[in-house]
Order: sequence, then structure tokens, then C-alpha cells
Amino acid sequence: MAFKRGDVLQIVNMDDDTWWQARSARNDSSRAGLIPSKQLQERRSFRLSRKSGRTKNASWFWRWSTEVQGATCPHTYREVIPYLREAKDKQRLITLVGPSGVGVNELRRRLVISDPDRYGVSVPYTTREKKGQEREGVDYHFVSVHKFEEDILNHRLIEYGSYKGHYYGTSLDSAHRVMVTGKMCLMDVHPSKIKFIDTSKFKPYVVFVKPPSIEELRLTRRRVKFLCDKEDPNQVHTFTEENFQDMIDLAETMEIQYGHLFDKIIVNGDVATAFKELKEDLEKVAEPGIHWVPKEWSRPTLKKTQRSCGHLTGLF
Ligand SMILES: Nc1ncnc2c1ncn2[C@@H]1O[C@H](COP(=O)(O)OP(=O)(O)OP(=O)(O)O)[C@@H](O)[C@H]1O
Repeated sequence: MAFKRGDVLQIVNMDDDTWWQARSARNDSSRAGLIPSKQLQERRSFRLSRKSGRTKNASWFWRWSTEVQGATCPHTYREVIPYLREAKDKQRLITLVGPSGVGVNELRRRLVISDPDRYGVSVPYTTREKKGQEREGVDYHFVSVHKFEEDILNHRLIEYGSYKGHYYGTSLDSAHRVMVTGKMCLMDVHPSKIKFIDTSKFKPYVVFVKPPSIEELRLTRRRVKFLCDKEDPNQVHTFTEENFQDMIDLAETMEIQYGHLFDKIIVNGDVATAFKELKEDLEKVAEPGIHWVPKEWSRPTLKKTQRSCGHLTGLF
């Protein structure tokens, strides 16, 4: 059966090691078809021949989580469960990832400007001095070296580093602070850090911002200037051919390594089109209703869903 990234499949039979029987979880009346088993996908992609230890004949929901056509991508599934998001529930943590320069900040900025009541950003921490117009809690949380190092030791920082003798970092607290206001927190991290927020508390919705083809990069970024040093507004450059190629190569590597964690891919060619697509997608994520989330996230959530979605009970 044909399917694509993000589709939720109900696995109805896993007897065969290479082909499973599945049907669309969104359409109760759909007929079952064959899909490559996880093992087959892994063999195809990694030339491995691991056998699954999973009980056969069980009924599972899986989500196809990398691009079907991407010849270099390892094709994997992630086991998912339905989570019923109610209107009173906190919004999910919107995690934007992508290679440097692809436009993550630009899209994030546009979202906040377009609807400041809905979108907020996690404010980074730094140990450097406050400059001119900067405001505590808006541009940065300005903290002492002692406090920053304490946060490192207490695993409160998802990502941190030092630059020109000062620490900079993103903390779980600052994401949480935005989330309790009822806003969608937009956070920008390296995909290797998703594992630190991949929990039922944050319920990350991961958007991968992908560069378009090199031809489209040349067209759309021809006159674009970008800051190479975010701490120095004088360090402005234009994109080079090498920057474009690096962006494409890095995006490819990210997709291979972390593609199974991405909920949505936005190709940032024309910025207005990418922004519109992202905004429409996030509006759906914000709405109450069923979201398919990784099984590992929470058992209690599953119970809540089972109570409200009778037609889904009994499948687990
Ligand atoms: N689709 C687009 N078309 C033209 N210019 C764009 C597009 N997307 C972003 N830009 C511009 O490209 C530059 C780099 O974008 P941005 O700062 O958002 O990158 P980034 O992904 O956040 O990179 P970094 O992680 O290094 O900060 C900015 O000047 C931005 O306005």
C-alpha cells in the first residue's frame, strides 16, 4: 500500500519478517495492504539483517517517519499511540531544527510577529554583560557563571556552549515558562538534543526546516545578508556557493540521522510559502483532538485517550 511521511498505519499482521499487513489508522474502512517490515527497511538502508523480537500478530500503530523517496535516508517507523489533546492542555513544544542559515530564526520571528498571543520563544541564558537596549528575560536571561555552571551540573540546559569567554545556553526552564502561559513555545535546537525533550512533559512537535535545491537557494538568497557572528552586528556577509553546499550537505546528514524524529518537513525556498505552510501546520497542532505521539511518552495519557476514543480501544 502507498503511504508517506506522517501517515499513521495500523499494523494488523507481522507474521512475515519482510512484509507486514497494514491499513490506514485514519480510515476505519480502508483495506489492509502490504508494507515493508521494519527489518526489511533496516536491511535495505543499513544492510543489516536484525530480526525483531516483537510479538507477532499484535496490532500496533506505526508512523512512517522519513521520506519514502529519499534514496539515502534510512527508512524507519516509530511506534505511536493516540493522545487526546484537550483545550485546557498545555501546547506542545514546537522544536525547529535545520542546518545553520536555512531560515529557522526567520520563520520563528515571523510566527511571533504574526500572532504574539499564540507563539513565544524560549529565551536563552548567557553569562555575558547586558548590552545597550537588551532586556532581561526578553533578549536573554543574564546569569552569573556560578548559576550557569550549577544549571549545567543539574542538567537544566538542553544545549550550551561558550563563545568569546561567555556561556550561552538553552534551558528547559525557559521553555516551560513559555508553555505555562498557554503559548506555543518555539525552540531552536540541534536535532541531537531532541532526546532531552522527547518526553510527555514537553511533547515536542519537531519541524525540520530544509533547504531547497541549490538552484533555488541561489535565486532566493541572491541578495540576502546574514549575521556570521550573532554578537557582532558588523559581521554581515552574503551567502557563498560553499555556504549553500554546506547547508544542503548538513541537511542531508541531519535527515539521515534524525529523520525518524521529525513530524514535519518544511522546505524553505520561497520564504512566504514556507511560512504559510508552517503556520497552517502549527494551527492544526494547536487544536484539540487526536495527536499521534511516540509510544514511549506516557501510559497515563494512553488511558485518557482510551476513555474518550472508543473506536481505538482494544487495538493495544
Ligand atoms: N526563504 C528565504 N529566502 C530568502 N532569505 C531567507 C529565507 N529564509 C531565511 N532567509 C534569510 O537568510 C538569513 C539566515 O536566516 P536565519 O538567520 O533565519 O538562519 P538560521 O537557520 O536561524 O541560522 P542560524 O542557526 O545560523 O542562526 C537571514 O538573513 C534570513 O532573513
